Order: sequence, then C-alpha cells, then structure tokens
Amino acid sequence: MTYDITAPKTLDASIKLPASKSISNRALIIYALSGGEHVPTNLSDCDDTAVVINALKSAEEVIDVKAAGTAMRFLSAYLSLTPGERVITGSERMKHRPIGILVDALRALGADIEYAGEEGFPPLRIKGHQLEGGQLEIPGNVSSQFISALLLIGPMLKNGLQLTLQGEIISRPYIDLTLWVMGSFGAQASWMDNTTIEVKPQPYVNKPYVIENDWSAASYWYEMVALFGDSMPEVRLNGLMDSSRQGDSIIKYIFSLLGVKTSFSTDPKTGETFTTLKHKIGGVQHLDFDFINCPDLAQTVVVTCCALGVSFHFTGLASLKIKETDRIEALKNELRKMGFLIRSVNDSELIWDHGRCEPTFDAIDTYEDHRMAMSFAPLAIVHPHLRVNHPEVVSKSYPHFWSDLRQAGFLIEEQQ
Ligand SMILES: O=C(O)C1=C[C@@H](OP(=O)(O)O)[C@@H](O)[C@H](O)C1
Ligand SMILES: C=C(OP(=O)(O)O)C(=O)O
Repeated sequence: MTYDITAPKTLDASIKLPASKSISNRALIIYALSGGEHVPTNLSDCDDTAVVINALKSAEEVIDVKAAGTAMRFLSAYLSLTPGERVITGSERMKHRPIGILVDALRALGADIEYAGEEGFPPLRIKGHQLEGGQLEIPGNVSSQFISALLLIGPMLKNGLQLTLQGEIISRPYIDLTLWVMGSFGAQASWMDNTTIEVKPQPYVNKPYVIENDWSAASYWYEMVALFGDSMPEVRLNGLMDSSRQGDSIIKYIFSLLGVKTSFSTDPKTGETFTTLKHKIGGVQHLDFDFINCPDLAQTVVVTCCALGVSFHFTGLASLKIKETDRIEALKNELRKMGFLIRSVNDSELIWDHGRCEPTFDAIDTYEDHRMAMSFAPLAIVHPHLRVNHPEVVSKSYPHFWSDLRQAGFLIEEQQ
C-alpha cells in the first residue's frame, strides 16, 4: 500500500498522543515480576507493547516479539528466571539485531540460554530458573536495552546485581528511565559512580501505575510546526510531562533552535496536561548535535533540517545501523529522492552542507521502520502529493499516526 499525502494550509490541532512504549514495556515486565495485581494503566496500544502483553499471558512454547527490540531484550531476561522452556523469536530483521552481549551476561548470571539459529542473534531457547545474580561487566556501547533488561530482573536475583558498564555509554537516559520506573515500584537501584549500577535484592511492590505519553511520538508534531513556519501553526499535545525522564523530551530544546516554541499548561477542571507548540521566528542556519542520548530523534531532526535548509553535522549515530533498519543508509537513500545529498562519516555521523541533486519525488520507502514513515510524512507540507510506501509500519509505536494527521487536516489517499 502507498499513501498520497497533501497537507492543509496550516495546523490548528489537538492531538491525543500514544503512551510511551518504553515506559509501558518496563512497567509490564515489573508488573509480571511483582506478581501482578494492578495492571499498569494508559499502556501504549502499539505493536511493540502488544507483543509484551501477549508474551506475558501466553503459555505457548514460541514467543514472537515481531520487530520490538525492547520486547526481545527485556523478555529474554524475564524468561531466564521464569520457570519453563520457551523459544523467543521475532521478525527477519530481529534475527539480525545483536543480542550476544545480553546472552553472555545472562549466562554469567547462571541463565540457561541456547541460540536456536545464528550465534549472537535471536531466536533463543531459554530454560528459566532462579538466578543467583552478582557482579558483572558489560559493554555499554552497543544497546542500552541489554543493560535495562538486566536491571529489570535485578531485584529478583538472590544476590542482587552490580553492573559495570564498559566503553562509551549510549542511550544513557533509557538506563535512567529504567532505574526511575523500577524505583516507582519500590526497587533500590542506582548509579554508584559514572559506570557502575547497583540493584539490591529487594522484590518489587506491585502498585497502580499510569504510563506517560510518548515524547518520541511528539517529535513528528514538532517537525510539522517547524515546516509550517510562519503560517501560525499551533498544536496541542496531551499527557506529556515537562520534567519527563524520557530522554527524547530533549526534542523541545532541539526544536527551540529550529523555530518551535513549547509551553505547558494544565486544565484546571480535569488536571490534564497540555503541551502547546507554536512557530517562532529566528531558527538557526546550521546545527551541530550529538544524538548519543536520543538516537530515535535523529530521523525527525535530519529530515526537518533538510526541509528548512539548515545545514548540519550530527554525531553519536552509531546505533542507527542496528535499529529497525540501517537508518543511516535509509535516510541517505530517501532524502536523495527529495533532492538532498547527505553524507555519513564512519557510520556514526551525518553531514549536510546544502548538497543538492535532481529530485525524483519517487515514493518514500519505509524499510519496515515506523520512524522512516513518520519523519518523512511531514515533507508533504513542502511537497504536495508526497507518497509513502507501506505506511502501516507506524503501528510499531504510533498506530493512530495517520488518523491523527487526517484529523489535523491532511488529505491522505490510498494507492494500491
Ligand atoms: O530502552 C528503550 O526503551 C529504548 C532504548 C533505545 O535503544 P538503544 O539502547 O538500543 O539505543 C531506543 O532506541 C529504543 O527505541 C527504545
Ligand atoms: C529503535 C526503536 O525500537 P526498538 O529498538 O525497541 O525496536 C525505535 O522505536 O525507534
């Protein structure tokens, strides 16, 4: 399927954002480990959370997490200490996303895990039993999800857990988010110094818990406000916290440099929080930024900068190659169709110095990556009849993205 997208003249919309899948998936694992009485509320309705809910409910031998990285990594740790023998697998892409570092760490803690396919990659066959825990060193420079997975089971280990992270730590705010959600359920887990985290062997306390909405999903609305520019766009987003522990809340700072002003308010009657985005004059001409702490924002910011004519030098992008697709290559290919030549350095930096080529305006390919679809869709604001292939990929994190766009006035027609 392909969508043909045409934007309205400007934007004046109130959007109900999806809940954070990162927080949902952490809260669900903790809920299961704490003997689950109170199910977390405002859970994300996205695919990546649905697979965790199903896995925790199902008694089937094979668990399929599809394309959900957090589900694969968190459930592998969870299954290692849950009685029974299971196989955990995922999409074809998932079978090429690394998991060896986590498997080695879990084995060092006493887990019984075998590779059911290629060494170092899913699927895994896991026989669960009580684990002793203890002290461990683990690379911190490939995916923070390995570290979060271990931390989440830390309180259930007989001797607790002490993790020392080696190398440059990527996606650190996601580790902090894990510690923060764990703390909300009574866990004692904290940084001892810059590289070592300690989790005490003290079980979780099951409690009611409400999931915040998703700052990563908000990023596409920031992009739209920036691209509508001086046509006075305004978007109101619900359920975002100004003081959120989601690392992607840094989007409000990044877009303050690209002409978007953020303000927060609370409805006095309902207590609901609103985040209002408006355009402001005076964005930068060039942007340097390190995405090491917020890799999921890279596509939004890269596409926005090209469309606004803001040159850039972005670093900290090494993890983009092992996400839903190789996002570095995908960005280069699809931006070329729109007439922008961006280049990569060492697979970890992206540079645009106003390089242009003849645009083809071919339909944008999405590479089974929700963020390719959502970060390119706003280009319809500058290119009417922008076409996006396989738009259904958005269900990974933001299933109602297209209906929200329609509600905001976008005309979206389906082509076979
Ligand atoms: O823990 C999490 O919820 C996530 C961590 C990040 O992954 P990496 O640590 O692999 O960068 C991020 O890209 C992903 O979307 C969600
Ligand atoms: C990288 C992502 O997800 P995951 O690694 O959990 O599949 C993402 O949502 O952009």
